[in-house]
Amino acid sequence: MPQPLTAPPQGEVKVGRGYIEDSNLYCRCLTKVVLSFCFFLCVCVCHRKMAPLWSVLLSFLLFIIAYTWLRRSRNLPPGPWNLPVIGYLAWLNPQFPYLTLTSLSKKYGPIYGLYLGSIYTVVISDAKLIKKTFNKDASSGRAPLHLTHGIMKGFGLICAQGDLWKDQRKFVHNTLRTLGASKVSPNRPTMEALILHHVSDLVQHIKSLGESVTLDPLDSLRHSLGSAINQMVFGKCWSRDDATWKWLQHLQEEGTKHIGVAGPLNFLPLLRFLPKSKQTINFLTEGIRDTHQIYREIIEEQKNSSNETVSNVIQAFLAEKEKRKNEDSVKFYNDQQFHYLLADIFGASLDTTLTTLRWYVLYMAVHQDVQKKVRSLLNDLTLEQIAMVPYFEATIAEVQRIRPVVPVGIPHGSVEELEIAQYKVPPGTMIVPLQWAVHMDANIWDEPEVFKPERFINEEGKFFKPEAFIPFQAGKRMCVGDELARMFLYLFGAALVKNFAISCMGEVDLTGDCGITLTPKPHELIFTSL
Ligand code: HEM
Repeated sequence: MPQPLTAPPQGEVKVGRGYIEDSNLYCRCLTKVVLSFCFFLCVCVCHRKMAPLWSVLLSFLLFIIAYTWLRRSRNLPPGPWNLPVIGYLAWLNPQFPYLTLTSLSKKYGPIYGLYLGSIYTVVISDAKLIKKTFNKDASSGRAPLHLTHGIMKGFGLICAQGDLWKDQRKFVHNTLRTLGASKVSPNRPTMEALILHHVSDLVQHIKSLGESVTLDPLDSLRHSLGSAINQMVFGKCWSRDDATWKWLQHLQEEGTKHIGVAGPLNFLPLLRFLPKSKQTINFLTEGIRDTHQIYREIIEEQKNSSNETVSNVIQAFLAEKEKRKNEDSVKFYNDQQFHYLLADIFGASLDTTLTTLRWYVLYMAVHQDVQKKVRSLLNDLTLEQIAMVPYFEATIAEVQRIRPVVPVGIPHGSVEELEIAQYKVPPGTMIVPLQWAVHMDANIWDEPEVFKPERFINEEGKFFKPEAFIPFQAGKRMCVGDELARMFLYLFGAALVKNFAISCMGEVDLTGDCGITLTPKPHELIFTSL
């Protein structure tokens, strides 16, 4: 009989100390110990024969030569100097880490290496190289972080690796197609109708607040978008004031902040013993426990529903489990995996799409000329036809380029030695696809810091996507919900521009706040009904 999964799915990934404990890591530690010993030895020897200052300088020089030689002999990518224990963390801009990493890519080129705490990290800022690297099985793991391996335990889809990831990725891909979130799905009209129901609810809600209303659209957007996602994932949605829904939203919002705060914990395992860090970890683990309890209840409701066809993710998972009951792979369909997967799909869709929509509305408010042009192009069209309007598609793409939701990218981890460009990258390395550097590369994009939707329109007037446009990343782990995300963005974005003249209240700060995602700073906009 197949056994349910109770241990982390990847045997070789040990959880608990926040990093992969493989032979390669021991090798690296050994190298550091040997180098430190040489340094100490040099200081002692020189000290006996020379003046103290000269002895220290000479020893330091010898140390640099030995370090460089060792690095070259292992054929690692170039990169900056790192301090022991903390690596390059001390120089990272805490508010905007992607800016520091981007300036390093200008200095060291499209691939460089550095240490973030104890984790060796390779940063890639060339779209072609990212795609080539992420198409290899060896880079299909997740970064060896305490968050992915320690807190999420390698379950779900976002943090999964190996066979579990392969199986669940296929399952989620097929489920999204079955539910209509794919260009080729016969059920696409059903998914469009589901989303449009919540789009119309959003429009009615804002209109009900007044002819011309000033508000931060965050709460209204989160409720309507979240309801569409709830319907798709859980087969139910809650009213605006429902306590469970309010709590789930609170958890999502705070959880994202805490994950941002937990950043250093990923790299400096010892920090986990500080009281403040313990608080953060407790918030995350208790949040996971309580959410899973809610999921248990919803799953029971779905089990009792008389629905014959699969119309949400819960039903799809239950049906798949039943289908595989005599196969070994049923081990991937245990309760723990079920709960983590539901949380992943809910979280991955809501946070990213909501943030992109918020940026979209804000950019439309700032660029009145673009907003008017979009409105005039969409006015006579039904919402189902809007995705065919190249200029509208271009405005969405330009927002995703200029304000990528994850400017540092979602890192991968190498599961075995990997060749990237002419370099050898050891297993257990974190690989960062630096979206910000790619989207802001002045060699590719003309005036990258300027909002110009036209750059996504080709000479024939059609929408086109340059290779360097990677908001969903690329390769084998590329966002599995990209088509669903586009459906959400087009339907919600178009309805807002068609129904309201959106404008700013004075100066707007477009820099944003960077936690795990880059979100707009709190802002109020004026929505005037049309
Ligand atoms: C504008 C909206 C979205 C953006 C910008 C976005 C972006 C991303 C990125 C950058 C990744 C990491 C890919 C990698 O590791 O190489 C990712 C993964 C993922 N996304 Fe999205 N996403 C969006 C919407 C969605 C939606 C609507 C879903 C719903 C199903 C979704 C589900 C996922 C999942 C499950 C993963 C993990 C895939 C894996 O590890 O194999 N995303 N997304």
